[in-house]
Amino acid sequence: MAERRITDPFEHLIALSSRDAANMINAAPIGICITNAAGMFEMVNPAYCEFYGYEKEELLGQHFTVVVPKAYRAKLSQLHDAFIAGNEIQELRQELEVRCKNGEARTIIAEAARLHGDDGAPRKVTYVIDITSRKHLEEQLKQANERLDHLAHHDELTGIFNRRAGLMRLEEELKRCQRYGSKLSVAMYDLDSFKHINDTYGHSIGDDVLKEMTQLIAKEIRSTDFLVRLGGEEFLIIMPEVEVSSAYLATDRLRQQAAATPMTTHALTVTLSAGVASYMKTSTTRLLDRVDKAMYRAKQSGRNKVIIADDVT
Ligand SMILES: Nc1nc2c(ncn2[C@@H]2O[C@H](COP(=O)(O)OP(=O)(O)OP(=O)(O)O)[C@@H](O)[C@H]2O)c(=O)[nH]1
Repeated sequence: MAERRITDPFEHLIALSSRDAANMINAAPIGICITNAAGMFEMVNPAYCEFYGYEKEELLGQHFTVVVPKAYRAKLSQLHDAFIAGNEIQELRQELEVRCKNGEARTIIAEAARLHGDDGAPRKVTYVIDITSRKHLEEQLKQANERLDHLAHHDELTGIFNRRAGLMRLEEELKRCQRYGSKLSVAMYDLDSFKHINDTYGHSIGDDVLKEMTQLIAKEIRSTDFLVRLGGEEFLIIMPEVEVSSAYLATDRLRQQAAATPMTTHALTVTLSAGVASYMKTSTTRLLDRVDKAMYRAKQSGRNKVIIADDVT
C-alpha cells in the first residue's frame, strides 16, 4: 500500500510530535514499559529489553511477572491490578527485586503512573532504574559498620566484651541498683603465673589458654551474667541480681573447674585467683577498686583462691 502524504500542517505537527515521543522513549537510558489492565506488556523500550536480557518480541504480550521472582509474583500481580483499578491520580514508587532472563537477580526502583489510551482503557507505565550496584555497596557498608561496631565492643582474641563495653555495662547495672535497689555482684579474676606459660610454651599457647579458659567460664556462667576481658589475663564477671555469698560460691566453682581442666595441646593446669564484691552504694571505680584489692589478696595468699571484698575492706 502506498504511504499517505501528510499535507495538513496540523496533522504534520502531530506526526512530528509522536515521532519525537517515540524517539525519546527508544533512546531513554532507563527501562520503560507499558502494561495493560491484564498485566500484559504492550510496549517495552530498548533499555528495558537490554536490562532484562530479553528481545522485545519475547516480552510483548507476556505477563509482566515473567521478570518477577516466583515468590513475589502473586503479590505484585495483585498490586498491579489494584493500581490499574485505582481512581485517584496516583503514582507508585517501589524498590523491587527482579529476575533477568539469565536468572540474575537485580534490584530496581520502579516508578509507575496510570495512563488512559485513546480507547479509554487504563494502562500502567513503569520506569525502571537499576540500583543493584548501589544496593551491593550499601550492604557492604552495613556489614563493615557491623564489623566495626563488633570490634569496638568485643575483644578480638576471646570474642567477649572488651574493657570499654564491660565498664559501660557495669555503669548501667550500677544505675539500676541505685534506682531500683537491685542487687549486683562482680568477680574479677586473673590467671596465675601466666607469664610463665608464655615464657615456657610461647605466646601462641598463651593465647590458646586465654581462649580455652574464656570458653570454659562463658559456658558455666548464667545467661544473665556478662563476661568481660579487662586486659591481658584479667577478666570481670558482672552478675546482676546476685548476693555476694552466691557470687562467691559461683566463682569458687569456676576456680575449681578451671584448675581441673587441662588446657591446650600441652594439657596444662592453669589456675586463677579471684576477688568478689557486691554493690554497696558506691561508684563504679570504688566497686572495681574493692574487687581488685580482694583479687590481689587472693594472689598474695598463695593463688588459686577466691576472696570476698567485704572481708578485706
Ligand atoms: N599470650 C598472651 N599473653 C598475654 C596477653 N596479654 C597479656 N599477656 C601476658 O600476660 C603476662 C602477665 O604476666 P604478669 O602480669 O606478670 O602476671 P602472671 O605471670 O600471671 O603472675 P600472677 O598474676 O602474679 O600470677 C605477661 O607476660 C603479658 O605479656 C595476650 O593476649 N596473649
